[in-house]
Formats: sequence, C-alpha cells, structure tokens
Amino acid sequence: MGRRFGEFKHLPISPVLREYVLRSGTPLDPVMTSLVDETQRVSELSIMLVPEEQANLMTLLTKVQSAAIVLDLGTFTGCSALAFARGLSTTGRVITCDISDKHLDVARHHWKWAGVDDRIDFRLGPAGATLEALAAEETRIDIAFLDADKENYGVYFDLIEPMLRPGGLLLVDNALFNGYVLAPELAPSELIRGASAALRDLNARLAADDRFETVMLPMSDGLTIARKKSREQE
Ligand SMILES: C[S@@+](CC[C@H](N)C(=O)[O-])C[C@H]1O[C@@H](n2cnc3c(N)ncnc32)[C@H](O)[C@@H]1O
Repeated sequence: MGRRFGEFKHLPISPVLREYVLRSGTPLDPVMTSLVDETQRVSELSIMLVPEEQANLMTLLTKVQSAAIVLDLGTFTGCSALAFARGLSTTGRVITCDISDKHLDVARHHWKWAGVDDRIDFRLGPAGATLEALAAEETRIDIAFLDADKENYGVYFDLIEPMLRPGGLLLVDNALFNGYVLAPELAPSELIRGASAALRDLNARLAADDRFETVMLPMSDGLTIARKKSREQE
C-alpha cells in the first residue's frame, strides 16, 4: 500500500511539545486551576480529569454548536460539566450524571464560583437509567460526552443516538485507551480488557456508521468527535 495522505505530517507529542501546545492555547482560569488542584487533593484518581486542552475544546465546541442541551456522562469532580456549561448561553443546560456523589461538593463549589451552577443538572445514578429517564422526557441533545464506564459505551451510544439532534455531536473520551484498542487481549486486567474491547467496538461502529461523520483526534488518550448528519446530508 502506498503512503497514506498526511502521514508525513504526523508528529509524536513529547512532554516538552505538549507544554508548548498548552502554552499556545488559552490558559486555565483560576476556577479550573483550583478544580484541578482540589481534585488532586481529594482523589487518587485525578488522572480521570479531562486534560485542560480538551476542556478548552469542549467549551469551544459547545459555543460553535450553539448547544442548548449537553449530556455529560461521568461527573467526577465536575471538570467536563464546567467546561460545557461555560460554552452555554444562560438558558442552556448540562445534564451530568454519576453513579457516585462522593465529589459533588467539590464540583458544586467550582460550578458556583464560575457562575454556572444554575446551568448544571446533576443526576445521581447509573448512566443507563439516566439515559432511559431522558428518553422518557423526550430530551433532545446537542452534544453528548461519554466519559463514564467504558465497557457500556456501545449501550450508551444506542440509547443516545435517537435523542441526538441532526447536526449534534457525540464525543467519546479515551478512544485510544492507552493504545489497548489495538489489542485488548494484551491489557493487564479483566476490567481494562473489557473496556478496551468496548472502545474498539464503538470506534469501529462509528467509523462504519454512515449516519455520522466521524473524526478521532489523537489528543491526550484519544477523543472521537462524531457528528450526526442532518437529513439532507444522508
Ligand atoms: C473518567 S471519570 C469522569 C471525569 C469527568 N468527566 C471529568 O471531566 O472530570 C468517570 C466517572 O464515571 C463514573 N461512573 C462509573 N460508572 C458509572 C455508571 N455506570 N454510571 C454513571 N457514572 C459512572 C465514576 O464514578 C467516575 O466519576
């Protein structure tokens, strides 16, 4: 096979280059900086936070989409919900859900500080049940972000797709899952093997689904952006 178009432009991102990438984007403001610091203080799992360049991208996409309803699966300490809420108009809503409210106080403190707490609707419970409730409420979603339990991403996609408006965006976090999507069987634990296989399956489904235009960005641990085509484009 010949050289693929664009291959010569591929540049591995070293830590020094990533620092440069971060310095070249809008810096984190004091609220987001505090949220990251506080998450590192209260949780050993602060690695679960979306990285800062991704948070900035999510705010930007919310603005570009003129989104009114954003669905955020996996609240944790509230970083992704905050990033989306900042892109909304005052009437917009982020519906964010988590199976745990252990870190909700950290999240709410920072949402309030940023002045967006009235735009964020936190729902406690498993993502599947939240999605079923949203379907019953006939919710129309402009952006959906998958960042909860990876092994159920395929199920979540099937539940979200009918609610996603034409032109709406599905964002899938950890699309590369530390590279294990290439060979889930090499992952070091049952949990990571299951998650990697689920991500690999969803990545393949999205790439083959002609209802969507899909781009996987190799930023951080991989972020897929899939836009649901409008009827005229199908
Ligand atoms: C990667 S973290 C989310 C990070 C968050 N989006 C952020 O930007 O900081 C994943 C979260 O999903 C939650 N979670 C795990 N299984 C879940 C489920 N079945 N339903 C809802 N949330 C779940 C976990 O409690 C955890 O807080």
